[in-house]
Amino acid sequence: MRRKLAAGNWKMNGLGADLAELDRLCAAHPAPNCEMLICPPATLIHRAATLAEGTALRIGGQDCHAATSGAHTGDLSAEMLRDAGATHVITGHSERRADHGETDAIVRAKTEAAIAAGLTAILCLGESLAERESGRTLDVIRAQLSDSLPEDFSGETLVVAYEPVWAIGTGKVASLDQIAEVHVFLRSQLLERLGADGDLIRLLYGGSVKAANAAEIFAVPEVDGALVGGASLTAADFTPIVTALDRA
Ligand SMILES: O=C(CO)COP(=O)(O)O
Repeated sequence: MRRKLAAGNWKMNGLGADLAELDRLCAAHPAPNCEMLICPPATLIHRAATLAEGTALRIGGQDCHAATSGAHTGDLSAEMLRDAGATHVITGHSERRADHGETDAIVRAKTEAAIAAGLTAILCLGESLAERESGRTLDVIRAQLSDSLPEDFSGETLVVAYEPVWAIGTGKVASLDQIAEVHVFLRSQLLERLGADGDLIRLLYGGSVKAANAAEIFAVPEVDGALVGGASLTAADFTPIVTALDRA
């Protein structure tokens, strides 16, 4: 049975004062059925993890370097994130692919490093608008998945997040049919690769998820939760999403 996951990606948002949102989130969900995760900026990971101790909230990073240590100014290793209190890390987010030229090979190396450090990797993939409009969505997803999946992974160490680039931060949500098509396809690819264990990998949808559309998205086949950007920044916005997932 896959445990549902409500994950928030704060991106480059959040100062110390915003940790109060996490207190509110923990108070609103003392014992959720789903797993609840916030990935704040790296500067807040340690404080967020300390605050979340003894609660149902888990804290994750938004990126990690593929190497364990070394001359990589400004970068953070997966082990450092874990040392700061993170349990998860996002890899291959489309903003990192676009802003930092991350290729599938780089994403794969980062995902492997995350798992080796004992973190659960949330591997992101998704097509651009041009790719969708030219009918190449499933080809793009197939290639991203096969080229960025690590060598060794399980339902404990890997989550896959489908985030169509054109639906991120745009207010444009993929239709329920579009979400279903890609999630069912991802599941079939994972079953092909892992056999029955492919059923243990959780699949998240990300892209303009909010309180108003969460319940219908969570009812889509093979959707095990969401990776939420803007609507994860405040407890007021994220709480109804966690509640919707708990009820799904
Ligand atoms: O990129 C996302 C989560 O990683 C989605 O962002 P929004 O929910 O703001 O569209």
